[in-house]
Amino acid sequence: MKNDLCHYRDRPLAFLGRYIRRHSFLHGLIFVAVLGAVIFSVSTQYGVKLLVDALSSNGQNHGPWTAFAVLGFFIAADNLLWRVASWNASYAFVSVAGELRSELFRHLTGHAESYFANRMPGVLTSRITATSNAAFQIENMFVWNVMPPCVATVGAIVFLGMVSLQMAAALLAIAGAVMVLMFRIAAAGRPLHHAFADKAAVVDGEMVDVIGNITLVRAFGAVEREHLRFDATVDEESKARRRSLLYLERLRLLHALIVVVTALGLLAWSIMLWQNKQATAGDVVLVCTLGISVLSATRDLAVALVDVTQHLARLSEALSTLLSPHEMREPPDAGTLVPKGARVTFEDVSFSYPGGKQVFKGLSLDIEPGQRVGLVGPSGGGKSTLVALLQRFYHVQSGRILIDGQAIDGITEASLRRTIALVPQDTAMLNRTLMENIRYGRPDATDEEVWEAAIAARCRPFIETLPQGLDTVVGDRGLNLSGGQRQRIAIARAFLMNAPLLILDEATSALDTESEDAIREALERLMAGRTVITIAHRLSTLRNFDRILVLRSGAIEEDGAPEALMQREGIYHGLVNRELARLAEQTVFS
Ligand SMILES: Nc1ncnc2c1ncn2[C@@H]1O[C@H](COP(=O)(O)OP(=O)(O)OP(=O)(O)O)[C@@H](O)[C@H]1O
Repeated sequence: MKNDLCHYRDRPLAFLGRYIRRHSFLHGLIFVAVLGAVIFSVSTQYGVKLLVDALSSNGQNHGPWTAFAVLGFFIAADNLLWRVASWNASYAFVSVAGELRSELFRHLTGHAESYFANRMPGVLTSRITATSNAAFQIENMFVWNVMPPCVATVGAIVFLGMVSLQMAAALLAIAGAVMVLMFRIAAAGRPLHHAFADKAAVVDGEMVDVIGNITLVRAFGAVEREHLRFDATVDEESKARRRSLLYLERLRLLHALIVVVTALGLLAWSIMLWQNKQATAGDVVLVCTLGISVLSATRDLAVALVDVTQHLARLSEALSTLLSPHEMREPPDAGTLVPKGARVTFEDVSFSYPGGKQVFKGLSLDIEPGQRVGLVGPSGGGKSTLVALLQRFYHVQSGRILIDGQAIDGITEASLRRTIALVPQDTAMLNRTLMENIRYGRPDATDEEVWEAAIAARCRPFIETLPQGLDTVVGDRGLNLSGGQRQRIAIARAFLMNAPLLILDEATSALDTESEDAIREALERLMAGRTVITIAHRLSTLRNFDRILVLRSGAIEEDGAPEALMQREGIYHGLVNRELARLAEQTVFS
């Protein structure tokens, strides 16, 4: 199920068919009901002809009442069958749109970090919504707007054939020619509809980007600038939408002219037949009503086909972005990682970012179980990359990364994630309750276990001051909490996970002393008995560590215990002295 959606990347109709097949019975029922409804609807007009003929033969016999009964049956069947179709459509079409949306979301979340880094979240989410809406519209348009005129045209031509074969043949030829013409013109407008779909997605993306970064926007006094930029984006979208709509209007105008000329021609023809006694009054009524309904049907059909084309364009455009293959594929025979203390080994690892420069060349490293390792070094040295590779966010080009002797490339995603607990630099939180956020580390944890983890992470003091305690909703990205509180929640989450390997990306922002102390104490407890890799921004936190790795330009320049590195007077020594000097300066000024 995971990756097979990619096959549909360039096949929007097949993609839709995948979901329609899952509800084939309901779709079949809708199809039959619409078919029947349209046939009865066309027959209604034939019933009117019967009634007119019966009435114009002076009503001597039961003719009018027979025609009434027939007409009544047609009207009832027509109306009831439509309801059968639309009732079932409320189940079938809604299910298709919902399932499709869920599976696209599932596929989207399977992409690697790099995929998201290069795309705006708003654009992606609006594409999923657009795809689901397009699928819903295509189904609706096909059943309510494409199929009925097609069936009605065939039915009308059959009935017209009863009045005059030449007239039926002429109508068939005209209706066919109009359809082909309309469709060709409609299809030629596809790039315009594509362009509109693109621009609409950009508008959504811009909005999400600005709202998501509103603090930044305000801080730099850029609100007005963003308004102007947004106006320009909306203007682009409006122009694209107008071009798309006007194209459709030109098509409709052309069609209207054809309908007027043809309907009047047919009517005049049938009146001439009536004058020559070759047609009854009922026949003239039939030609008039059927002729106009067939020609209007071709307009509805042409417009519906244009709409379907437009929706298909939107669908295919969205699928081509959303259904790109996952960058990180789990091997089919992936084994389960069974951690035994969490020894981490890098064996001759070389890595470049996709399309980027090389970060590591032949990096080798062995971290013993239970060892606490601090990664330090200048910005861009490769600390975050090393940690990202260990979490398998990217594939290495050569060499291997192993946890407890098992290469991470050959293990399941789930077992890898269970082995590694992460306390990130920017504590990410979902806009849910504290309880749910902490439980994210282990969904099956009981409320008591969540509380224990919260207490261990020194969260109790502030949770007790919150009106709803652990049931407090944290706000968008946890913004209702302070930075220090968010970090402690992240520590609680890691506690609950109880993974043998811990990755800490130390926060750069300074916290007040009380928060700092609470976090340091919580981390001390969390680190006990685990292998720890920390990206350290403040070297003071590394005093109790077993080992420091100094990374510069992707190479390990220094490797040893903190005291040993201090004595060597190398890079680490320099960094510590610089930090001490900075701290001393701060003390003087404060
Ligand atoms: N997603 C990416 N795509 C391409 N290149 C990247 C990407 N992320 C990092 N790099 C590059 O890889 C190199 C190593 O970056 P990395 O983020 O690992 O360094 P770092 O030591 O963690 O730096 P910092 O302390 O500033 O976080 C840098 O030259 C950086 O520009």
